[in-house]
Order: sequence, then C-alpha cells, then structure tokens
Amino acid sequence: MELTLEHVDKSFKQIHAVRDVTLQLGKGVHGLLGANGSGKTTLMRLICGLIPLDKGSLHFMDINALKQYDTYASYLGYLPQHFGYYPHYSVYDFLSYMSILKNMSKEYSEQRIETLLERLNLQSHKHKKLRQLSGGMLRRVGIAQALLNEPKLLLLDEPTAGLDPKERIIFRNLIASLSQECCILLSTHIVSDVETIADDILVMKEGSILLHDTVANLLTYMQGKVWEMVLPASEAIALSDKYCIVKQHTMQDGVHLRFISDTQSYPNAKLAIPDLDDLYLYYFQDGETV
Ligand SMILES: Nc1ncnc2c1ncn2[C@@H]1O[C@H](COP(=O)(O)OP(=O)(O)OP(=O)(O)O)[C@@H](O)[C@H]1O
Repeated sequence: MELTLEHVDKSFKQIHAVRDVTLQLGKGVHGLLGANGSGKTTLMRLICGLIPLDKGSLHFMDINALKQYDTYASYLGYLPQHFGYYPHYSVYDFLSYMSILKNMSKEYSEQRIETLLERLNLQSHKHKKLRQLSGGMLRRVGIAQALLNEPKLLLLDEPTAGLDPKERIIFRNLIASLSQECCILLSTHIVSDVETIADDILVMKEGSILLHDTVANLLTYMQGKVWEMVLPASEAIALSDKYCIVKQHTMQDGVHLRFISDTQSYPNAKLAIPDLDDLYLYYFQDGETV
C-alpha cells in the first residue's frame, strides 16, 4: 500500500505552487506541515486528481493514477479544507448523496453509513440538518463522507481547523485508529495535531518538500539549537530582536525565554529538549505566517 509521486510539478501562471515533488508514503499517518501558501492544498488536490499535474507521475500500489483514474479514485477518500455541504440536507441524506457520487450500491452504502455514524459518534444526529451541527460535528460528517468507500488512501486537508481542543483530541484519536487501515496524508498548521500520531512528518516550503523524516529523527537535527534562560524584562526585548523566540513567559524572577540559536549565545542559557514547535519555527522563522 504505497503512494508514489515522482517529479510532480504544478504552476498557476507565474506561481510555482508545487516544485518537483518526489516521495513515497506507506501505510500510517503522514503529517504535512507548512506555512500558508507553501503548497499543501495544491499537493493534495494533485494527488486527488482534482487538478492536472504539469509534470510527473502518480501511482498508488500498482495503479497509475493518470491512466487508471477510476480504479485509483475507488481507493481514495478526501476531506477538503473547505468542504462544501448542503445545509438543508440531514446527515443521513448527505452521506447517501455522497455514496451515490462514489458509485456505491444502495445496499452497501446503507450498511456503511450506519457503521460510520456509529464509529464517528453521529448516530443520534443522523436526522439533524447539517446547518444545525457544530463545527466539530460537521468535521466528523466530512470525515464520514471521506471514509464511505473504505479508502486505502485518505487525504485530510486541515481537518482540525476551527475545532475546539476537545474535538481536536477526539479527531486525533479517530485518525490514529484509522492508521492501521490506510495511508493517511494530513495537512495542518497545528504541530500538536500530528506530533503524537504521525509516523513521519513532511515539511513543505515554497512548493518543495524541505524535510521528510520521523519525528524522532527530525528532533535529533534540532539538538543543540534550542535554549532556555531567564532575563530581566529590559534585556528580553533585545534578545527577541536577534533570535527566534519560541516561548516567552513573564514571572516574578524575570522573563522565561525559550529561543533558537545555532550556538550558545549567552553564558547562562541552558540547552532544552527540542520539540516539533521548535523545528517548525526554525524553518519558518523568516517571517512567513504560521
Ligand atoms: N487555483 C489557483 N490559482 C492560482 N493560484 C493558486 C491556485 N491555487 C493555489 N494557488 C497559489 O499556489 C500557492 C500555494 O497555495 P496552496 O493553497 O496550495 O498553499 P497551502 O500551503 O495549502 O496554504 P494554506 O495553508 O493557506 O491553505 C499560493 O501562492 C496560492 O496563492
């Protein structure tokens, strides 16, 4: 069960949105991190076949997505960043409608919808109109439609956007439970969404995959670059002009700072154990929005 992209490239007029991306993703959860405009959604839409590649190839298992799209699509589930829905449809009617679009038989889709309503804790809401649902429930309906055809390749574009912390945890657990069944590519701005559940992380910047490795390996790279120290408030301001500050907390004894520096810039700075937030800021400290 492997997704393979080779030299995938896409431009929109003068914007080079995806640059020569080559990667292989197997079963499990793959976190796709990147700042706004780094190309995550475009990459997902290319993988889904919603927009054509300018160059490159795309295979899932032995299927050539460009030549055997119908077979490829039968393995695919996709939750877009902004999933359009029909506010007057009930949860059940919406899922039935989506199963027709996915060419599923009536009998199979009825069974499958019941299973998913149960699994996603939506059973008691099945006759509610979509417009009556909270953001979290709507996101769960979005996931349910993506899972209707029991996909082997699941693409989730910022699935936790707009969810409260509790819903985010429920969602994370759900994704983790699906990871044994399929290859999941999950894009997000929120590092904590993928830190604990992703088997590996892809960091995308300006259309290219800058890093692709396990969390443990990526953090090894940050060792020796993350520092902590306490400074009087007046000195802390000067430091924030020079270094990338990851955390800052004012307490009675001064300002507690966590910052990134390739070398020990202050004698009283102590090395800290790096986390993914540090790594993310290290690569996006040049002013891009996170
Ligand atoms: N249909 C399009 N037409 C023109 N430019 C586009 C189109 N889709 C994306 N772009 C541009 O391609 C670049 C990558 O956009 P994309 O939406 O893929 O990034 P992203 O990483 O998903 O960003 P975000 O996190 O904000 O959703 C951006 O400069 C964007 O403006």
